[in-house]
Amino acid sequence: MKTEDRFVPGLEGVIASETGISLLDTEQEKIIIRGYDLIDLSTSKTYADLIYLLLEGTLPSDTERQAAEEKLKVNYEVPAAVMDILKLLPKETNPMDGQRTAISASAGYDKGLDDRTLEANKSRAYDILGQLPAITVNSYRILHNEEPIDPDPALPYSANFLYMITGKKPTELEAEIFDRSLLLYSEHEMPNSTFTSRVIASTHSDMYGALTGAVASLKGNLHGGANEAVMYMLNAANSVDKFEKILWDKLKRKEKIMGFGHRVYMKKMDPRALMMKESLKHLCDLKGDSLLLDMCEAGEKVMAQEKGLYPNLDYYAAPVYWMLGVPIPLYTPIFFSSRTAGLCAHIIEQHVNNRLFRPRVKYTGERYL
Ligand SMILES: CC(=O)SCCNC(=O)CCNC(=O)[C@H](O)C(C)(C)COP(=O)(O)OP(=O)(O)OC[C@H]1O[C@@H](n2cnc3c(N)ncnc32)[C@H](O)[C@@H]1OP(=O)(O)O
Ligand SMILES: O=C([O-])CC(=O)C(=O)O
Repeated sequence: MKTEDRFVPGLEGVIASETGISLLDTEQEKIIIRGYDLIDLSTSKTYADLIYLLLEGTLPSDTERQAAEEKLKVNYEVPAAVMDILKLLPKETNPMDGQRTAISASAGYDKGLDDRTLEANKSRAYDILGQLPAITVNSYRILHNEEPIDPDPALPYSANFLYMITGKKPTELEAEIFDRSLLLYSEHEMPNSTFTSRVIASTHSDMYGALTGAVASLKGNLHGGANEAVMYMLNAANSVDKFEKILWDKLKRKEKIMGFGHRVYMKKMDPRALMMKESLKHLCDLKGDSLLLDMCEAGEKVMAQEKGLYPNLDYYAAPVYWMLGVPIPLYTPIFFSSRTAGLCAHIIEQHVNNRLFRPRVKYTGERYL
């Protein structure tokens, strides 16, 4: 077969890597993470457990989880100079770009940057994950002329993250729902951002560079950026009738509706979205206001009838974050922060078992020879 005959636009269905990290098993409708079903894990484990599972390969004992949380906490502090760089950025800077800049700048503070051994990479992953709540929240705060907020090490990792976002100590239920969202976002096989990070890592480039590329990938609204777009749409509607009309009008104009469709879950709802929908129900019941849930369910019906398309995780994560008091421009940076656990596992795996990514092209230009 000639190289150009093997061209698959968007690499749809192409196997790009061997991995022991995760698989979307479309036949059994399971998201398998290191042998476990992500949805089962989301009902019994925490995001800290997932960090451990992704980086160490097994589920932690209680002592191991506590030790992992400690490793994250000792790295809560971000170098002051990195924060100073964020202060120099124009206030119009998107928080994803702030996050990308901070991760990129952090490379210079890693004294062992050239050490890509398994142990050095794992330790680096805990360092970066530890710093991410402060990087994420404070890049947003600095760009909004707010003073940076300090982490509270007395709180568990995700409760502290939510505390830093809202400035209020979360209730147990709020912390649990936020933790579950991080867990569900933590890893998802080979999306564009993971592929990007593996391509970069395959040149023996470092973890910061690979993550920097992945933030840029995740920012786009065909990927992580969709969660923010969903919330802007829900807010613009603010009623079931208007939301339906917005969707119909967009469909008439042949526009894509953010939060629907998926390269892998084509004819089924993303199982993670179902879990987030449960969380939304909880929050709506608690508040005694079901408007967001009613709008989302009406949107689901319109899209199933008109396009045969179903929600992805971003569709239900957006209203959940809204009800938890998270500012919309932080939705995608939060997605990236949680995904960093999976991304680091992929970067490490790529470094351990590497083959340079270097595909070929189907040439459509002229030939003057
Ligand atoms: C957590 C995540 O990152 S999940 C992804 C988040 N992104 C979004 O929600 C953005 C909206 N969704 C989309 O753009 C797409 O569904 C993607 C990019 C996620 C996957 O799409 P692809 O596999 O590339 O499929 P593609 O974009 O080619 O769509 C196939 C068909 O379905 C339609 N379609 C797919 N998604 C949508 C949508 N959200 N709204 C309307 N139509 C859609 C396309 O217009 C196309 O129709 P056509 O064949 O009549 O032209
Ligand atoms: O798998 C994908 O292509 C996108 C996605 O849902 C994710 O990254 O969580």
